[in-house]
Amino acid sequence: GPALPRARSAAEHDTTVLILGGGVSGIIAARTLHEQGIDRFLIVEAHKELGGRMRSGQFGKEGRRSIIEHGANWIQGTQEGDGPANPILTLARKHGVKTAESDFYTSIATYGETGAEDYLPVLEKAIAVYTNVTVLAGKRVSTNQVDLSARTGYSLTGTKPKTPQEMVSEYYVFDWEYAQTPEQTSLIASSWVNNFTFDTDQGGFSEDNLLSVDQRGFKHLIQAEGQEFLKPEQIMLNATVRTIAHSNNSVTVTLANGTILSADYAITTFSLGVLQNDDVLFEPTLPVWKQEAIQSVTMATYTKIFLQFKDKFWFDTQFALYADKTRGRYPVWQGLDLEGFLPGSGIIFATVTGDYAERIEALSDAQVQAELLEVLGKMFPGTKIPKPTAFFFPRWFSDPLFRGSYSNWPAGFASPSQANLRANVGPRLWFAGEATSPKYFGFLHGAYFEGLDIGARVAKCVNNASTCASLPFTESVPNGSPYTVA
Ligand SMILES: Cc1cc2nc3c(=O)[nH]c(=O)nc-3n(C[C@H](O)[C@H](O)[C@H](O)COP(=O)(O)OP(=O)(O)OC[C@H]3O[C@@H](n4cnc5c(N)ncnc54)[C@H](O)[C@@H]3O)c2cc1C
Repeated sequence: GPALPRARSAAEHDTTVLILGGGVSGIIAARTLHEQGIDRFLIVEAHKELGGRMRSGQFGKEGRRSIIEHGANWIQGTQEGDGPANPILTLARKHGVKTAESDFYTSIATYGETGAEDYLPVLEKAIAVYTNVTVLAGKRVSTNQVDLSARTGYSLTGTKPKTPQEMVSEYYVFDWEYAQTPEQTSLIASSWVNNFTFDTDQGGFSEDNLLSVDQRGFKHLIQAEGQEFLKPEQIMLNATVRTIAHSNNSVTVTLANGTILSADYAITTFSLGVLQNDDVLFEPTLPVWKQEAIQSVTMATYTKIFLQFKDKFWFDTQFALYADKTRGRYPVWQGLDLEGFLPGSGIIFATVTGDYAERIEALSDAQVQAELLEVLGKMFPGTKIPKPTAFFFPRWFSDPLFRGSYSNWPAGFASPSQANLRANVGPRLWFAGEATSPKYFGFLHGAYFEGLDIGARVAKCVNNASTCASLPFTESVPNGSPYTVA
């Protein structure tokens, strides 16, 4: 690389690129540097292993344990014919990850507060209505109209869910994906990310979803990919970053244990939640345009709550809905004790999102377990619900390495804000991760493409200063038209 002044005698480690965070984005950024002939990089990761939000763990009573996914679980959008493939699918195939087809809309049972009841027609209507909402969003993009909330979009297409059955059906199609309510979500951004992933007419991969049931964990695909090129000296685990100082010439990172690392460039891949909560401090503080972009997006929470029982007493479908009077109260259930999934495991899990997910993180495990057993009692009124043999849920929202599960745009989405979230700050400090992805934020493939693109940009800077270019940013994001009073 270009010769740079090195005033970094205090640094214990000196490298060309510091990759901060060892999730999908960090590992793919590292691979991109490696492919460009740059092997002087160091991945700095707080956890004991690589993978980030691809995190799995043992679950179940002794002698009857399975690996379950605390975080990402699906390849969302796969491939249609020889159209574009989701790169996560490509990695899963390459590393032989075991998956099962997830039939969101065809393998589903429906329940209410008094047991099984058939409201599949209501669900079908919710699916059709959501398509109308995304079409409305697409029109607004092509005519350059202001963003609205997805709730406004629903209302304008003539839908106002009122009954528990209508609410849970809408929840399943909407909140279960974005991890927040339509009120909390941008109409344009949510439709955008949906279309680019699932709609082949918009360049999306496919409508299909594959669920990892691999007993090495879904993370195997990214860990195995890393193993193909990473050398031990390029990885620093159990290393928590506290401060990132940067100048026109270099970056200096200080770890929680006092270790100082220095480099020509840094790529931070920490979650939006980490950046929002000052878990990592920047010196000098980030410019106002960057702070505004970071604080303009929401870190949403998606929480899976796992139960294991001695005997299976529930549905034989992959999914079940539970319609409660309170919208978002333990609405979606998944059975894993199924052929092709984890047969014989005795595992079932519920998902909650958004504010409800934050709410349960503040409760004790015993309280949450009691609530779930009460709901199961309502879903299966003829069954005496036994005590589970195991119970667990991850607390993503309170975890200082994540502070939620993935990003979601509130109403008022503006492309310059998105560009600002992604832009480098000064010549040395770069940003990647699911949240910075313009087309696929929230998804594994978003994290992947950001690692690829930002890695390639930094590689240019390292290899040939004349091809090194900053990403565009807007100092002050303006309103579309001037505000007028009276
Ligand atoms: C519950 C849940 C379900 C999901 N389901 C899906 C799904 O089914 N399909 C899908 O496509 N996507 C899903 N996602 C989203 C997907 O997991 C993410 O988009 C993706 O993993 C993000 O990768 P990343 O590299 O951007 O960030 P991360 O994976 O968060 O990587 C960043 C790394 O930085 C580390 N770190 C944080 N702070 C510090 C610090 N101070 N010092 C050092 N290291 C630090 C973290 O430990 C982490 O390893 C889900 C996410 C969650 C949480």
